[in-house]
Amino acid sequence: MFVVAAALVDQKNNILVQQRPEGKPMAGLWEFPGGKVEAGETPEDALIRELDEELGLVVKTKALSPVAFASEPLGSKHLLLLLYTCHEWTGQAVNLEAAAMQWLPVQELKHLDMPPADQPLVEQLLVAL
Ligand SMILES: Nc1nc2c([nH]c(=O)n2[C@@H]2O[C@H](COP(=O)(O)OP(=O)(O)OP(=O)(O)O)[C@@H](O)[C@H]2O)c(=O)[nH]1
Repeated sequence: MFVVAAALVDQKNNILVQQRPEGKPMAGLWEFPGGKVEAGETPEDALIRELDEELGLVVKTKALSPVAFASEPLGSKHLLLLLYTCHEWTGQAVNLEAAAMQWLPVQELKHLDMPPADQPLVEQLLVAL
């Protein structure tokens, strides 16, 4: 399973995280916006689509920088999660799909309840930002 996600970094160096809604696997955990890459999409196209669907943001391909990946078993599947950073977008993030959304300094992400794949990604983000 190929999943792409973005660490959106604002001008105060805060990162956007979203809370998974009730009724979904891992409900209540905090994660980076993103989702599955669909057939025929490049990873960047998929991430641009997800950021529009989930937050109403318009992002250009050149604003996405690969920063880290995670490779983890997930139930009966295997998750390959590609994380990008993004400092530039058009529009203001509105929470359209998640249970909640917040902007946090990267150091605070370490204290959040996140899916297992995200914990090493946060460590890599700390080094990269
Ligand atoms: N967007 C996102 N997904 C993540 C992260 N970490 C992580 O393990 N995932 C997993 O990657 C998958 C993302 O796919 P998705 O967002 O399209 O899937 P979903 O379960 O929310 O909904 P769906 O299957 O009904 O579309 C989920 O299984 C999710 O739990 C993360 O930081 N961001």
